[in-house]
Amino acid sequence: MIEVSSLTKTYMTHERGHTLREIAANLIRRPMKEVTAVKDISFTVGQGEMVAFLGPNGAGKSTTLKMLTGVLHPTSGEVKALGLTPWKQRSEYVRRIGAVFGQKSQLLWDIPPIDAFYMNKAIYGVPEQVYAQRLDHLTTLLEVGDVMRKPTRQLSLGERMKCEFIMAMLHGPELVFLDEPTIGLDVIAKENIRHFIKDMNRQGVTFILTTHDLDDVELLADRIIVINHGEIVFDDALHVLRSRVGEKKAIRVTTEIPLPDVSLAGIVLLKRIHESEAELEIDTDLLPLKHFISQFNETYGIRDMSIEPLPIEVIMKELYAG
Ligand SMILES: Nc1ncnc2c1ncn2[C@@H]1O[C@H](COP(=O)(O)OP(=O)(O)OP(=O)(O)O)[C@@H](O)[C@H]1O
Repeated sequence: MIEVSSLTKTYMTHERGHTLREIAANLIRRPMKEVTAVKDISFTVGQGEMVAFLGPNGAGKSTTLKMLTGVLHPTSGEVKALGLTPWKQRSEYVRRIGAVFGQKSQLLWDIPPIDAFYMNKAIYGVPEQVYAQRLDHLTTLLEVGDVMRKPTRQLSLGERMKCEFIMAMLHGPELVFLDEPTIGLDVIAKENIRHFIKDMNRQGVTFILTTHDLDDVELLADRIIVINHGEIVFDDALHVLRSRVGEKKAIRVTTEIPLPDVSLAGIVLLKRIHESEAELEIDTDLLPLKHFISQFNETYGIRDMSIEPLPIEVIMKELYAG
């Protein structure tokens, strides 16, 4: 469905001086600087996949997505998506893709979403009967019967996001790009949206998801691609990433006497909750659990303890730190 080969994007920016002398010199001549946002990345995405495209701020995610959606021309490299080159065959391509940006609206502020949907129907040339069927299906799934008849500006964020999804899906896209689709939503609205995305994915729609919300990743994505400093540093399933960090566990422990700053091989303090309670990362290859428990119990007296797999946040932090 998507084939990306050796994709690179370099931006030219003006270098800004910091000292008075440099700022004065910049008035006459502004030297240019090259920023390589995406460096020679390659990957493929199959039909029906749900891929999370992750990375820290400034990693190159938006730049890649802009090239995949055809908004931006690459400096070099190739993209074939749905058999087309996005930035060359843009009008044919946009008919077959959809996009939802959590921070940008495709609806029109002063008119009800239902009118904006109708406008999209006309733009995309969706036949009346197909439109009616799709609208009925989507509005039932997302439960927006009355909501879509109110002006968009009167909708809550959760209601508006549901309508954004309908807007993006009405023309029946095969490939959908999601950028922070659950940002700012409450837990129930997040659950509704995630449920909807899963449902559409089961019906064969391919999704590329960019998000900083790692719950979205855990609950939605089959595969994650991590980009850092413009390069792909991981491309596989989340459980593979988990297994790569070895036999690490997150342990929350409450002790009978205050815990000092623990410095034992195989233990990292993740979070101190109060003087007798902390979250620790234990590398059980270095410190087997039974040794940790007996040592801790003897020294501090364990009052309560829970053992969990390492949270995805910690794994991602380690990956981002290289
Ligand atoms: N139009 C531009 N001109 C110059 N540099 C740019 C431009 N757009 C992005 N960059 C730079 O390219 C790099 C990658 O930016 P990009 O927006 O792709 O990152 P990102 O992974 O989407 O980050 P975030 O999570 O913060 O949105 C950054 O160093 C950024 O400053």
